[in-house]
Amino acid sequence: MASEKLMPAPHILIGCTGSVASIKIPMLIECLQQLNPKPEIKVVSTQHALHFFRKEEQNVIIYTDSDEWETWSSMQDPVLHIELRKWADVMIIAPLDANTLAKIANGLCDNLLTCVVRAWDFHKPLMFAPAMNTCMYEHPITATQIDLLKKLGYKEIPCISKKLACGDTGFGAMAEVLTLVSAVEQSLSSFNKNVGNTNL
Ligand SMILES: CC(C)(CO)[C@@H](O)C(=O)NCCC(=O)N/C=C\S
Repeated sequence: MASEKLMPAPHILIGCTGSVASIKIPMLIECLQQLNPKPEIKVVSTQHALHFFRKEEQNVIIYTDSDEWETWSSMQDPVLHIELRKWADVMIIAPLDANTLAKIANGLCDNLLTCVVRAWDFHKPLMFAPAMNTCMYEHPITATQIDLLKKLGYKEIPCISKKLACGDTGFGAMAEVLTLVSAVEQSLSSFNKNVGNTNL
């Protein structure tokens, strides 16, 4: 449809953290790139998440903590986490590990990813997909912190029960990639509608 060609590319920011579920990042990027209109995708990775995929093999920009300091050296220089919160139309943190869940629930911002979240514009959707071992997931603090994030306005994409990285089977596995993609697609449908209206 002609109008679809005119639709601007939605900006999707993926946040990934130190859960083994970050092995799914390459697949998540690939599936999101199939959306129509084709989105622009950037990734913000914590240091620990980098253990689980090959940063140099991805065909999108993967920002890490060092990029924050490499892009700023004097006043007036762009501040990366502020640039990213302005650039994004939607953010999905997948996987959200137990450590970063706790940081966000307490307003900690000690790396690029948590600084973007700490500066987030709540007019834009922010979704999170927890992923951790069942023993961590069942700790009462997990539900407390997830509930707090939902009260703040972030959208949970709940864990599922399946075989975990350690061989156990149980809750704590990250939602399937296709579930993540449809959640992003849904959040963008209102975005596309809004943008479409201004084009009229
Ligand atoms: C890793 C993956 C994506 C494989 O399908 C799935 O098991 C998952 O999300 N696991 C949650 C994280 C985990 O396992 N934690 C570590 C110790 S058990």
